[in-house]
Amino acid sequence: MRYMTAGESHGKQMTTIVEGVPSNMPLLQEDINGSLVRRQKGHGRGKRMQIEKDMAEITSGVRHGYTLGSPISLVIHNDDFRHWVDIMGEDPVEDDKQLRRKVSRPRPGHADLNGALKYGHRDMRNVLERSSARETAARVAAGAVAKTLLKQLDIHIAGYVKEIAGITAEDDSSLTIADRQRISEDSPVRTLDENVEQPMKDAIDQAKKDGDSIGGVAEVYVEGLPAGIGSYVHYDRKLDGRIAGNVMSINAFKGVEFGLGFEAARKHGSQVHDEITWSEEAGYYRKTNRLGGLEGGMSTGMPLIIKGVMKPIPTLYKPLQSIDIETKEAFNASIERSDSCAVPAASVVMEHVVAFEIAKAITEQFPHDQFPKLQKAINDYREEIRCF
Ligand SMILES: Cc1cc2nc3c(=O)[nH]c(=O)nc-3n(C[C@H](O)[C@H](O)[C@H](O)COP(=O)(O)O)c2cc1C
Ligand SMILES: C=C(O[C@@H]1CC(C(=O)O)=C[C@@H](OP(=O)(O)O)[C@H]1O)C(=O)O
Repeated sequence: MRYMTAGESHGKQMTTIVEGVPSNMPLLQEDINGSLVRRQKGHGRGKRMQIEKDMAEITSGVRHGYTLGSPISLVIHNDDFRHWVDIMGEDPVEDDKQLRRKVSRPRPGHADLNGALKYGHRDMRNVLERSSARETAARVAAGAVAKTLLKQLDIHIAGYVKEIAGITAEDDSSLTIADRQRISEDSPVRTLDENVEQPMKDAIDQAKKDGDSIGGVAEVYVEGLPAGIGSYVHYDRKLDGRIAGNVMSINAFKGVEFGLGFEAARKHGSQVHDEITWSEEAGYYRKTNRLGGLEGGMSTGMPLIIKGVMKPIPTLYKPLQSIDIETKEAFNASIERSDSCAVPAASVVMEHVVAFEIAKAITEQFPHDQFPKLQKAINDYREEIRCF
C-alpha cells in the first residue's frame, strides 16, 4: 500500500490517492469522515477550524461499498478557498497586485525560509501553502482507509493526548483498548485522565492569552497485532524504524518513543526487557510490556505503545524576531490567525499515520489481491504462532 497527497492549504481541495488496498473490502465514506471530524476537534485550535467542515468524497476505487482493488481517490474541499480565490486561483495576476501580496517575512520554526531558499520562491506563500498542516487532513483520510482494513483484521488503534506543556496524564496501564478509543473519540482535549484535562485546557488558554503557543506528547496504542510483523532481516523493513520515520514526518513532531522510550537509557536490563511466558490458550506472551510491543524490528504480539513529541506551534501572536527577505531588515513577525496548541488534533493524525504504516507492513507480508484472502491468511498465521 502507498499513498500520495496533493493540495494547498487555501487552494480548492486536498486530494489523496491510496493504492494497494485489496479488493472486496467493505469501505464507506462515513468510515473516513468520522476520522476527519475527530482531527478538527480539540482545545487550542484557531479560527480556521470554524470555517472548515472536513468531509471526504470517494471519487474512485470503491463501488457499492466495496473496494475494487484499483486506486482509491479521496477529495476534501477547502471551504476557506472562497475567501482566497483571487490569491490562490490559477489565473495570472498583474505584477503590482502580486507584489503587494507577497509574503516576505519568514516565521521562525516554520518552513518559510528554508522552503524559499530551496525552491527560489521570493513569495513565501508558495511555501507556506503546502507546508501547512492542512495536509494532515489528507493523511488522515488515507489512514482512515488503513484503519478500516485493520479493524476488519481485528487490529484496533487509538490516539490521545498524553501530555501538554509538562502536564502529564496519570498512569493508564489498566485501560482497555475500548476505553482508549472512547476517550480519543469523545473528549475535546482527549486525555486519559479527566483530572488533568482542565489544567491542560487552562495552560492552552493561558498560552493563547500570552500570544504564545505550547506543544506536548501524543500517544498511540495498537492492540491485536500478531507477533512477527515487520522484519529483523533488512533495516528498511524494521517496523519500529518505519513507524518512527512516519511519526517524525508529521508537522511539528520532533521525537518518537516506544514503551519506556528514553527512560530505558537510565535503567538496567532487568528493568527494561519483558520476560517471555506461555499458555495453551494464548501461546507466547509477556507479563510486562516495557518495550512497547516491539523487539528486533518486529511486533511481539503485545500492544504497541508509541509516543510522539510535538513542539509548540511556530506562528506566534507574540512576535519573534526575523528578517524580511526583501528589505533584509529585522522585524517582529505579526500574524492574523493560528492554532495555539494542536496536540489533540495531532494525536488523531499520529493514530492515522501509524495505522497506515502497519496496514502497509501487513499487506507486504501477506500479499493478497483480495481482502477475504488476506483475512484468512492473518487468521491462519495467528493460529500457527499460537501453536508454535
Ligand atoms: C494539526 C496541526 C496543526 C498545526 N497548526 C499550526 C498553526 O496553526 N500554525 C503554525 O504555525 N503551525 C501549525 N502547525 C505546525 C506546522 O505545520 C509545522 O511546525 C511546520 O510545518 C514546520 O514543520 P516542522 O515543525 O516539522 O519543522 C500545526 C501542526 C499540526 C500537526
Ligand atoms: C488548516 C489546518 O491547520 C492549519 C495549519 C497551519 C500550519 O501552518 O501548519 C496553519 C493554520 O492555517 P491558517 O493559516 O489557514 O489558519 C492552521 O489552521 C488544518 O489542520 O486543517
